[in-house]
Formats: sequence, structure tokens, C-alpha cells
Amino acid sequence: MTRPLREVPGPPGGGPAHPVETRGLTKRYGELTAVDAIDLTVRAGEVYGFLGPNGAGKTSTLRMLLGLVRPTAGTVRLFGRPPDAPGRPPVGALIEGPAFYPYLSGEQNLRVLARYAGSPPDRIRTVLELVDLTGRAGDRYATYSLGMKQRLGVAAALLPDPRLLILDEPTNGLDPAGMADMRTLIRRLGAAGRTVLLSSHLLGEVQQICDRVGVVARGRLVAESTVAELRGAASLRVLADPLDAAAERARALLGPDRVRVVDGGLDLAVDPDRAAWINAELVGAGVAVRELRPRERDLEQVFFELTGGGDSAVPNGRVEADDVVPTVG
Ligand SMILES: Nc1ncnc2c1ncn2[C@@H]1O[C@H](COP(=O)(O)OP(=O)(O)OP(=O)(O)O)[C@@H](O)[C@H]1O
Repeated sequence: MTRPLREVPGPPGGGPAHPVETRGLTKRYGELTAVDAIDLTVRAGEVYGFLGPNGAGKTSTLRMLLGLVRPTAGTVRLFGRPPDAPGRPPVGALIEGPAFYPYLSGEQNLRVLARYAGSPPDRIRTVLELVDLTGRAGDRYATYSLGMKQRLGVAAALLPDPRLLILDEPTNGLDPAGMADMRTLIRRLGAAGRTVLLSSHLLGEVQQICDRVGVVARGRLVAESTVAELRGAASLRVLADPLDAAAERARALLGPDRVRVVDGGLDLAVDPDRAAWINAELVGAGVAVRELRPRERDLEQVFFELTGGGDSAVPNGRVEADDVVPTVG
């Protein structure tokens, strides 16, 4: 069944349209629903992380945003217009490793692309500086490290001076130093007022770079929020004596569902801003409070819960899907 197309409304208050808005965006490949009715909103000036395990539908979504793949259903708007609309603000993308000539230098490669795209020649110096490749611009592409190749790809995406930059797994395959360079670069590009949308399957990476995150699992957007919201801080850890009396008083105050006895202390499902009140109440009940601190949820656990537990998260934050469940819409 095909969803009816819905118009994407502008932001509340009628301001300028968001850089990216999709509504009901869907892509099916035969029986497989790779992207399942995704409503994505990327706001101006933010670095947005599109996070999900391999095969979750990230690349398919980004390709639809860029008009490289036709959606099965739903709408895409970039700055309020369809992806192929003439006259919309420029968008830069690094979605599959760009094809560079190995025997040309980085600068020569950019020159070829700039000529093809109609970018002014003086833009080449600027983008080389932006990605920190000025010193190696004259060296042949074939001699570049993977990280430098990837940064040259970003430089190419920056040629049209885009207001929106879309990067598909920009740190994929890079060594730790290359990843760190890429993170620094993305943060710098984001800080310059550009909107950046990047996809990743690395939790730790998105956490370090992004203002907001959309979590995608099996083609569905299962959460969209800031990293802090996603993780939540709605829990207080309390160490107190005697523990039984503390638990009893806490249950009376908060209700039994909000109190768990874990590892010789209490986990209270309560806003950490209420710590002083909890402390006063426990002390008033004759309990000695040794420690009282906010406890953040472990982001990996959150991710595991959101993605339905069918995906495995390993300690470095790498998340792999063991399968993609085909759904028929
Ligand atoms: N052209 C295609 N034809 C058939 N199936 C496809 C096609 N492109 C993608 N798929 C399938 O759609 C699902 C989503 O793929 P997609 O590449 O969008 O996911 P992803 O989240 O970007 O993962 P990865 O990081 O592994 O590329 C996968 O099961 C993939 O095999």
C-alpha cells in the first residue's frame, strides 16, 4: 500500500524553510522496505547525525534527499523545495567515495571538478584550506592517506559553497587519527553556520560531533533528539544507611515503580534537580545519606533498546545489524 503524499509544512512561525524535511519518505526494493515512512527534520546551522546500524537505510535515505534515487512514497524538501528544483541554495554531498584521478594532484582534481560544476577557480584554494590540505595540494592523489582522500572528497563537496553538506559515513574506514581529523573538520564546518547532515553507525562519533541525532533502525526513524535527551538524566543514584529505610521512604515519596535497589544503593527515577528535596526527606526519616548524584543512562543501552535489541552493540560503540527484517507497507 502506498502512503498518500503529504506536503511538508514550513517551520512554525513561517520562518525560512528547514534545510531538510522529509515526510513519509519510503523506499522499497522489491519486497524489502529499506526506508519506512521517515519524517526527518534538519534545522539550519545544526550538525545532525543520522545514526543506525549497517543496512538500516541511511544511504538510501541520503540518496533520496539528493534526488539520486526516486522515493517509493513520501516527500523530500531541501530549503522548502524538491531536490531537483532549480534555484534552491547549493547542497554539497559526499555519498560514495568520489572518483578522483590517481595521477593528478589533489588541486588538479578539484580544478577538473570545479570546471565541470562551474565553481570559480579561486574557490579551490579556499576549500583546500578548509579541509587542511593546502600543504599537500600539489601531491598526486595516489600518494594520499585514506583520511586525506576523504578530506579531499569533503573539499569537492564544498566547491559550490553549500549551505547544506550531506556526508555519508565520513569516517568509515579511517584510522583513529584520520577519524579525529574528520571530526574536527566537521565541527569546524558546522561552527561556520553551515548545516551538516552526516550518517554513521558509530555511536561515539555522533555523540562527539552532533547537535541532534536521528536514530534509524530497519528503515524506521525510532528517535530524534539531542544526544543529552536521548541519553536522558532522569535518574538519581543514592547511597544511604540503612538502605531498607531509605528505600521505604523513597517509595512513599515517589511511588514504588520509581525506586529500584541496585548494587547496594537506590536508583530513583526522578529529575536530578530534585536531589536536595530527596536528601532532606531521607535525612528527615532518620536515614544517613552518603552519596546522591545524577546518573545518566548509558547511550549504548539506549541505542540497543531503540533499535529493538536485534542489533548488537560492541564496546567501542560500533553497531552492526545482524539482519534487516523486510516489512511490507
Ligand atoms: N539498489 C538496491 N537494491 C536492492 N536492495 C538495496 C539497494 N540498495 C540498498 N538495498 C538494501 O536496502 C537496505 C538498506 O540499505 P542502505 O545502504 O540504505 O543502508 P545503510 O544504513 O546505509 O547501511 P550501510 O551503511 O551498510 O550502507 C539494505 O538491506 C540493502 O541491502
